[in-house]
Amino acid sequence: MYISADTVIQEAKPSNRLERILPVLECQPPLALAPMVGLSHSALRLLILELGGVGLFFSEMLSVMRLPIENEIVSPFLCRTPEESPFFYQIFAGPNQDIIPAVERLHLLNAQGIDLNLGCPAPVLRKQRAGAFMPFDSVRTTIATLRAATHLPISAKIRLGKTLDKKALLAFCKMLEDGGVNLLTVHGRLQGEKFCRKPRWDWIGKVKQAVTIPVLANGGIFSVSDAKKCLERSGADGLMIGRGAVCKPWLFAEIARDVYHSSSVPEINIPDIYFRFIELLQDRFLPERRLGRLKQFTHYYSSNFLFGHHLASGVQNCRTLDEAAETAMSFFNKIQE
Ligand SMILES: Cc1cc2nc3c(=O)[nH]c(=O)nc-3n(C[C@H](O)[C@H](O)[C@H](O)COP(=O)(O)O)c2cc1C
Repeated sequence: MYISADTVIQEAKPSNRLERILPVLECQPPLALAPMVGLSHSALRLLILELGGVGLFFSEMLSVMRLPIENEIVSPFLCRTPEESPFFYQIFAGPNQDIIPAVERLHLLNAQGIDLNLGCPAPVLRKQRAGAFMPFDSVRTTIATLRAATHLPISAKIRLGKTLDKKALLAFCKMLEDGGVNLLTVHGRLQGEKFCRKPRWDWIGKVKQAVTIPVLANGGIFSVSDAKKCLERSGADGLMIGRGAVCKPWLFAEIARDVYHSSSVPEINIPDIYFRFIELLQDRFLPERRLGRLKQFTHYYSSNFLFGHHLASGVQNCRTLDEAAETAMSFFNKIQE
């Protein structure tokens, strides 16, 4: 999948055109790690990179108000190594929030793209009228401001809308495309739908047919078979995977091998991968930032075991990272007995 910067050339302000080197991202294989608060951080990205198969990263959502003042050396939201590329930072903004300082910061952070969160229905976004709650006209204005402020590819991540309404959904997507968005990710659920509901991959297909920019399909991909079905039903250009990649950080490698014939899968040892993740947390984060992230990861990773809830609750009750590692070790020893 190529995320072309052609549209950027047409849309950028004339004064900026010549000064900017326009990047053309080659995202191969077209498999992206989803933005997930508390999960899509440097340690998980490095773990996934070691296992292979991933083509594109998205940060967890970042407030445009906080971004300019975050310290990228210690901030768990911003810290990132050069290998974690290509990399889109995801931002969210309310209608009256100034996005320019955040965009300038992302240029300094060597972003390869900027993603606007237009799909998240979390209460914290409702208050700010951001994410899924951003009014149509504010979305249009924000995209225009973003387009004028950056030479980088812009992507948008959406859900299917408040209700199933094909006309409204396609009008929204066309507005994004016409406004200069270069890549669209569609999470195949309605705004109010919980994750337990099956995603509507066929509805992602309706969007794919209506726009000319690349579309990533998102939602409910936990296996190679899910990936194949989703691609078949949506006709999408690629996939964005969230929880499935936390449960199985090697899932990208499996999909890359079986669908895109572009990668091999290393030997998978589930306990070793868990301890490698702990090492990466230690490498990447300040001590006080590690345990919470391990607990969140374990919540999903424990699904690899029949009695994984013992691992999840055991780690949940730990007060230190060492205690959590010991708890995990005794769980792994027990299941091997
Ligand atoms: C813990 C968690 C945090 C999330 N945070 C974000 C976020 O910051 N931005 C966003 O656009 N979506 C966020 N999402 C939604 C995911 O990006 C994705 O759309 C959703 O999980 C469905 O994909 P999946 O079935 O592959 O997990 C989050 C999901 C989870 C489970």
